Order: sequence, then C-alpha cells, then structure tokens
Amino acid sequence: YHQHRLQLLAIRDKFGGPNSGYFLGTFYMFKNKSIPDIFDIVVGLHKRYGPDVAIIGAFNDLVLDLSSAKNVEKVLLAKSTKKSFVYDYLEPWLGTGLLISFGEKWFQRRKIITPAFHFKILDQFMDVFNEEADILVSKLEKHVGKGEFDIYDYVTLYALDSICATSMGVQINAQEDPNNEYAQGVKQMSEFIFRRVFSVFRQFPSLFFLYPFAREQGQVIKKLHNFTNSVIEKRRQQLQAEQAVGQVEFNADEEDLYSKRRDTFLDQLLKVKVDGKPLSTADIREEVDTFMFEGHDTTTSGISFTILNLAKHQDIQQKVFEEIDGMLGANAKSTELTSSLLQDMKYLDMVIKESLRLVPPVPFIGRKLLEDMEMNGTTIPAGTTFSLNIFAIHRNPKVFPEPEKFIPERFSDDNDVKRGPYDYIPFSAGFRNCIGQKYALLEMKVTIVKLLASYRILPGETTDQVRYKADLVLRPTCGIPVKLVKRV
Ligand code: HEM
Repeated sequence: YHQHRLQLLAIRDKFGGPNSGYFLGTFYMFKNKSIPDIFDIVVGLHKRYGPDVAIIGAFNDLVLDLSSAKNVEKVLLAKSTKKSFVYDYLEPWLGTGLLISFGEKWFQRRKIITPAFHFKILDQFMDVFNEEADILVSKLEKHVGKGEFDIYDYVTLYALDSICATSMGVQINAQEDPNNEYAQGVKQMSEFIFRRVFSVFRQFPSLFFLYPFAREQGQVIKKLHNFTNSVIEKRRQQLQAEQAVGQVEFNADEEDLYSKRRDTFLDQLLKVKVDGKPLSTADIREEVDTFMFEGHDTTTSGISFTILNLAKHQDIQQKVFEEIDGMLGANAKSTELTSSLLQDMKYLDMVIKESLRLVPPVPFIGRKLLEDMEMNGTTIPAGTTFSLNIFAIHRNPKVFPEPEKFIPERFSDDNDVKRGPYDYIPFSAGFRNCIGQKYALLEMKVTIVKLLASYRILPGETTDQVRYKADLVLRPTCGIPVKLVKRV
C-alpha cells in the first residue's frame, strides 16, 4: 500500500493536485458538503492546480481530472480504455447498452443503431418535435403574467414524450402527467449514483448492500424497467398489427439497415438479426433504457439552461426573437419548423452552442485505463481513472476569453480566437462521441423557437440563485425559475 502511495504521489508531482490523507485520501474535501458545494470544489481544483489535476482518493484510488486539450485528446483516442467505475453503477439499470458497452459488443451495437439517427430519419422527427413543443407551449400558458415558476419539470416531460414518440414510435403523453413515474425514477437514480461516487467506500462494490438506499434503488430500477418494458411491448404489438395488414417487412438483415430509412430506433432493434438470430428481450431493453435516459435527460438540461441564459440576457433573447420574427413573421407561432428553416437561423445556432459551452449537460465523462500510458512525462498505471472535465475544458480563458460570460458571438464565423477540435466538446469526440448530437440540436432549436415565438421569458426573483449540481447530467439545484409574458 505504501509503495503504491509513493508511486501515486510521484505522479501527482507531475500534475499538481490537493493533499491526500494516508487512508481517506481527499475525502476530507467533500465530507458534509452539499451537492452544489461538491461541484464547486471539483471545478475549483482546476483554478488552483491548472488544467490537469491528480486526485488521490481514499485507499490509493487515483483519478486524473483532465481539461487540457492535449491530454483529453490522448484519452479519447486511446483504444486501451473502458468506461470508468461510475458507469458500473449504472449497469443494474442500463445494462451494457451502447453507453456502457465496449469492444466487439459496442462496435456491433453502434453499427446497428447508427442508421436510426441518420439525418433523413431526423427529418421525419420534425413533426413530433413541433407537435410536442406546441403542447409544451400550451401547458405553460397558465403561467403567463403570473409569478416565477420552475420550467425544468415541464421540459423534462416534453423531452420524454419526444424521445418515446421519435425513437420508440410510442406515445406516452408524459406531458399530461406531471407525476410521471419514469421521470421521478430517473431523478432518484441520479441521486443514488452521485452519493456512491462521493462515498468513501466506493472501492468496495460488494458492500453496496450496506448503503441506506440500496433497497430503494432496487425498487426504483424495477419501476424504470417496468416502464421501458411497457414501451417495448406496445411497439411490438403495433408492429405486429401493421404486419398483419401488410405494412411492415419483417426480415431485415444487418446489411439492409443502412439503406432502410423508415424504421425507428426501436423497430430496428426489434427486427435486426445478428448471426441469424434476433436480439434477446434483455438486449433490446438495455438499449431502450439507455436511449430513453440519454435521449431525454441531457436535452432537458440543454434546453433548460438555454432558457435560463436567455432569461438572464434579455438583449440576446431579443436578438433571437428578431431572427425568428424576421424569418417567420406573423406565422411564427404556427409555422411547422423544418430542419432547413432552422439551418438558416444562424444566431440561434450560436446561442445554443454558447449555452452548451457555458453549461454542458454532460459535465464529466469517465474512462478507466486498461494499459499503462505516458502522460506529462510519467507513466500512468493501468487501472487509473480519468475524468474528462468538459465543464473545465469549456472555461479555458485562452480559448474562451471571459469564460464565465454568455457571449454567443464566440461562435460567429468572424471570431478570431482559434479553437482546436478538443477545446469544445459538449458531445465528446472521437469514436465514442454522442450518437444523438444532431437529434439533440434539432430538438433544442425547435423548443427555443416555439417558446420564444409565444413568450418573452423573464428572470424570476430567484433566477440568480440557481447553482449547478452534477450527477450523470448537470442540473440546476432548485429548477429553473422564470416568468412568462405573452407575445402578441
Ligand atoms: C444536449 C444533449 C446531449 C449531450 C450534451 C450529450 C452528450 C454526450 C456525451 C458527452 C457523450 C459521451 C459519453 C461518454 O463518453 O461517456 C454522449 C454519448 C452518448 N449519447 Fe449523448 N448527449 C446528448 C443527447 C443525446 C441524445 C438526444 C441521445 C439519444 C437520442 C444520446 C445518446 C447517447 C449515447 C447512446 C451515447 C453513447 C455513445 C457511444 O458510446 O457509442 N445523447 N452524449
């Protein structure tokens, strides 16, 4: 243990990092701290120690928290990594779906699923985004002219409806049900995972049963799985009914997937044959669980924080509105938005990009090193955890001067501060990048255009008090408080 510690201390000398106790490591920094305080502490380490920080956690657990473009690139391109321990905590819920799997399994699944996010398919999703965003706008009507309210939960249900209708082909009408069990369950799971990550016993997964929420987690996962099972079953029945009247081809083989354009993500999973065999129900469920979660929680954060930034910056909101008004005029509220219309909204694009910079919905991603690697002139041993700190990457003052400020013009064509490919990575980069990034951008844009066409969004009394907390996704501590004024 002692020898290992000396090795880790030598590595820390090459990076910089906080003091670490002999057994409990840096636990002292997080003890009795609130969730937003913990987020600030992790981010603050970069201000103190520089872009790459070595944290020696309890029982000699080394985490390299990286934000320099050169080291982030090195890790993202390395073949000898897998996802870090944090993703193991997701496994009882998400199985080894696309987010978590690696090696051959990941490669095969990515190949099967990629066509479901082809831009031609995304075009077909536009009617769903339009329809669901119209419902969102109507649900918000009751807040017009009233006091501040939290818009985050409305956006969550909207995003959940959208992912189910687009990718699963099933309507769940979550927007009609503010107490939706699935959305509640995701919140609870995120919290359990956060508590494990910052627990001193995290190195001992077999002791999980001792955690106070271990039993509750089992029940929550059961609820989440019941929900996704019901979505799969509903779609299976719909397909069978369509097949009975001759509308669906049921023997698509793997090669066909790239030419097929009409199937949803779930249809493809239900129909695909790998080595002549269909995927098992468990295989399908783990992907549906993965996409249902990744496909709504991330975009909810992206949309909500864009709303927050627009509420705080009325001048920028006005410019976005003028762009919408200039293109759609009096029909702004009722126009069916298409991807080509959105493409012409250049300022909106800059606003969304800047919001994903300032508040990246996925603030950290984790990797575990499987083979030794050279970094900062030293050997990093296999088994080390890397945390790629997207939040800190996006606040590099050399690339983003005055990084705390919301300045969409950073993304204009004539901004002359040059960016490298690893300086801005809200969707990660390299072969494990986000498969849903185009989907996410379209959904975010439709929502913002629909909202601004109907309402001016004002800050509430407590808007300035919003702090960040990060579990799997970056979230506001107490929702996104705003006020609405109707546009006439
Ligand atoms: C603003 C919204 C989004 C952001 C910021 C985002 C960000 C990311 C990031 C940073 C990763 C890399 C994770 C890692 O390496 O561990 C990722 C992966 C992934 N994302 Fe997204 N995402 C968003 C929306 C979506 C949507 C809408 C979907 C699905 C419809 C989705 C599905 C996935 C999946 C399945 C992966 C794993 C891909 C793989 O490993 O092959 N994401 N996303």
